[in-house]
Amino acid sequence: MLRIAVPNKGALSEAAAQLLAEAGYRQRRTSRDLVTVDPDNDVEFFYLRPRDIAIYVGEGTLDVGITGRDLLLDSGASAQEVKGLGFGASSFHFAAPVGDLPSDRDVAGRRIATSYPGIVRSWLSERDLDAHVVRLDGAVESSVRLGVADVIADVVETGSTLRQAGMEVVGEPILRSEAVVITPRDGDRPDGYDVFLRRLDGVLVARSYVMMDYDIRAEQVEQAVALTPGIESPTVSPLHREGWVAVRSMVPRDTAQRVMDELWVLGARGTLVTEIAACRL
Ligand SMILES: Nc1ncnc2c1ncn2[C@@H]1O[C@H](COP(=O)(O)OP(=O)(O)OP(=O)(O)O)[C@@H](O)[C@H]1O
Ligand SMILES: O=P(O)(O)OC[C@H]1O[C@H](OP(=O)(O)OP(=O)(O)O)[C@H](O)[C@@H]1O
Ligand SMILES: [Mg+2]
Repeated sequence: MLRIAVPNKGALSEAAAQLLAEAGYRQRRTSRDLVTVDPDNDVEFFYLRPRDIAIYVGEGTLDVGITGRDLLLDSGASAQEVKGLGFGASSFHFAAPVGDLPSDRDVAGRRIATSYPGIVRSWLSERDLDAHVVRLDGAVESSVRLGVADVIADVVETGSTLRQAGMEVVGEPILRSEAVVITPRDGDRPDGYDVFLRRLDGVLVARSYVMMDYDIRAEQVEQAVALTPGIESPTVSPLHREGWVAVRSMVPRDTAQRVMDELWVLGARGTLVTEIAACRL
């Protein structure tokens, strides 16, 4: 049975459960359930703190996990990222009270508060810099005002927490993160692993593409399919109306409106866009 670690709370848990449900897996009934067995798919889900997931997977106790890239790197666990999942996006930054710190290298010699000491220490040692790292569990933005640190290194999503604290990011992002699938660094692929990844891929593709259908004069079809090349190749079928064809193709969701505008100019009519519920490519 494939053993999979899933975030039990926090920023990643809801989206992870949603992804797994869309991939056809049974999910826990209440947020207090620790384990869910899905016998139909021969999979067992363990609901764990996202910060701990890389540890379990790195030890090989669990076969696969969903966690944040930043949490994986911070843990130093012997686990590897195999796939980005496109949710839980954030960046990790140094920040200081507005106007306090000209550049990120000026963190040298200061007290840096963070919940991610592993990432901060690696950043410092890669640059041969030294600083005092103060590990805090959360609400890191308050640490400077309260006098335990001069600078922070923290997750920034919208930036509103920093603004509220009168702080600004300093330098380039230390790291860009999102939710990722992780596996042990060494070891064989367990039974069911390939199917699991294929199912997740199916959901991610279904989310990022739409299905587009339109009718166009046969003379224009080459120009039209250049706009909608699909993933393999578009389907072109004859229409009852003489000289016209119907085209069906997958189109990246975020380009769909622009593609429809361009197809209209080419003379396409009856363009319909529909959701893809699931797919295997
Ligand atoms: N606004 C956000 N705040 C915190 N983490 C976020 C945010 N957006 C995305 N993430 C990502 O979520 C993961 C952290 O999840 P985690 O559950 O540990 O934090 P949390 O949501 O702050 O929960 P808690 O503070 O209750 O521990 C990291 O990978 C982080 O990059
Ligand atoms: O850029 P923003 O959209 O404001 O989001 C980033 C903030 O959200 C998280 O805190 P969280 O709410 O998890 O509280 P915590 O610090 O207690 O973990 C994170 O640690 C930042 O403080
Ligand atoms: Mg938090």
